Amino acid sequence: MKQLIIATKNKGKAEEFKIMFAKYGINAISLLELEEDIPDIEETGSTFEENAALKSEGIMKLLNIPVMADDSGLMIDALDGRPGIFSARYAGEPKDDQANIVKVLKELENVQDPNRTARFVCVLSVSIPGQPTLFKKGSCEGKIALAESGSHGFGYDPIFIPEGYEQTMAELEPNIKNKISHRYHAMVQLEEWIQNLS
Ligand SMILES: O=c1[nH]c(=O)c2ncn([C@@H]3O[C@H](COP(=O)(O)OP(=O)(O)OP(=O)(O)O)[C@@H](O)[C@H]3O)c2[nH]1
Ligand SMILES: [Mg+2]
Repeated sequence: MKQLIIATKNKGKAEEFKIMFAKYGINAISLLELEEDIPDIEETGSTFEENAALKSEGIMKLLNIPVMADDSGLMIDALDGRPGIFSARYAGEPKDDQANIVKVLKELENVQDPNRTARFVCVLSVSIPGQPTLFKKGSCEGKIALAESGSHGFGYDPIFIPEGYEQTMAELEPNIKNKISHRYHAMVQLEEWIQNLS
């Protein structure tokens, strides 16, 4: 089976990539599965693209094989696009999905329905030794729920209601999330590259 290293230590992302790449006959292997201890890469960039490149290029240089990375986040209009690139650690260190949700709901306490619009954004970067890094971006429009609900997915899924649905992303079955998510929309644009992967 063909394989591709995904430069992520996020279990939720890793599971979604496993499923999405399996359709192309590719085993997507996250850093959580590697035998060697891979150091954490500091995400010091100021855009999703810069942070994705830091991850895919950093791990590509370490292993000398093709590597894909995902930098993603939630952009809330009423918060001027926050948490954005700071989504993973919005409530501070260490990374805590539940604390992040509590912080967002608190910040939106006085914001009513038509103004709770938001989108998930995902930038995928592919780094191959000797080649310039390739970028693809996807997004998923929606709004922030009044309270959290659902147990699927990860991150902010329990408070994100995708456009066209009444339930949160965490209430939807994973196979639905994987057909509408920001990650899916970025992946679709990589289809040709994925099919040519040797
Ligand atoms: O509800 C969610 N559903 C999603 O589908 C999703 N995708 C991203 N996010 C949020 O954005 C951060 C990414 O930050 P991020 O790209 O730096 O990833 P990360 O630090 O978690 O792992 P790594 O890939 O860097 O190792 C994550 O932690 C989450 O808080 C999501 N939340
Ligand atoms: Mg990260």
